[in-house]
Amino acid sequence: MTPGMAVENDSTTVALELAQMYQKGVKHLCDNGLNKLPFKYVLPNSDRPQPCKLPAALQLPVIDLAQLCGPNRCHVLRSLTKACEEYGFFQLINHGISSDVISNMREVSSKFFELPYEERAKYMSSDMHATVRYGTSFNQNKDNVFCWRDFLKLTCNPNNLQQLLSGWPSSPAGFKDSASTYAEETHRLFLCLVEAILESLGGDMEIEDEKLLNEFEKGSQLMVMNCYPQCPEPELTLGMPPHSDYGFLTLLLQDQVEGLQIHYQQKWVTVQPLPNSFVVNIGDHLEIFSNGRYKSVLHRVVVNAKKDRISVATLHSLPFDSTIKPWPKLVNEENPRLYKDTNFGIFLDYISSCEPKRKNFLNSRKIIY
Ligand SMILES: O=C(O)CCC(=O)C(=O)O
Ligand SMILES: [Fe+2]
Repeated sequence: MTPGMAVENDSTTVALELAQMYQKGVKHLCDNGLNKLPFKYVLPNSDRPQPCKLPAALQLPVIDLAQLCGPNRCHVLRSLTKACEEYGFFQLINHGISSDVISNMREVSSKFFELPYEERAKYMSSDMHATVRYGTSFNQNKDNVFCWRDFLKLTCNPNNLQQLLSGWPSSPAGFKDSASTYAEETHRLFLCLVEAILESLGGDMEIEDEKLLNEFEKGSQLMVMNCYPQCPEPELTLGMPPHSDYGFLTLLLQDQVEGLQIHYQQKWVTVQPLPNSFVVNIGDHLEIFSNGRYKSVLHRVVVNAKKDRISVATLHSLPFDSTIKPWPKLVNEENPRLYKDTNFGIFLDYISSCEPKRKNFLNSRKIIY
């Protein structure tokens, strides 16, 4: 072997070892000590969060669920419509989920990410269909530059939650109990919200709409626990790249550490965490269902050098095999259908075949006249 070849072999081995290490996630990387951001996470200049002096902060519209379910429903429905049309995001207060359920969920999420790597790695899978999936970045099989984020995704469809539970992590103690209670409670909350959203779009509920609500009752639900450890050079990377969520609605529980930014009036603005609230956002399926009246909005996550951040998102939609299409009552001569039928299978095929970026899946479902 010539000396040149030896050097080449050495550098190939090093590159392979690094690639394997990055696959293990950012928590693992940080636990091994780090004071510089590895090149794998460095975004091109144009994709980095701008080094602004003070990020523009946004006070999202606040929807009070207790008021929505009371005599002020009409008034709150108008605010809800405005929030969905203008922002695609709102904060939900007085949501009725007890502080115990929420603090238990927060606790098991942070404890899960603190488990030794070997324990977390038991749930690693590159199969997009896996019902329990621990991983890193946005799509670690495809991303050229990695995001500063580890996640645990759990399918928690309400109609077979008990069966799904058997595959969930048994560590930390109480994980299954706390996470399944949280899944049930967020599902209940989603149903209240979806009923209000249907009302906001189509007026009085008819028999057909009751059927739709029944479909949502046995719909699909995915829980995503996100962990964004402190980052040595946060201005060079992102916790999550700009994306829209694919479901109907996402309910997001964030902690008091800022990080979520939404694309609002052509600018990235930070969502101020509001204690005891959920951030709710419109997903691609609702954009299709509403025939474009309510749009899914791009959002991303910035990271910071001082604090770890944990968030828990639940993505809710119709059952996995349902067809998502514009609501017939919203389509007429003046408002032609703007989206093709879609379903989860089409979405999974799409994300397995190309890098999901911004709203490109939704754009692929648009009808071009
Ligand atoms: O962590 C956050 O604030 C947002 C997470 C998110 O956008 C997602 O899980 O889809
Ligand atoms: Fe998201």
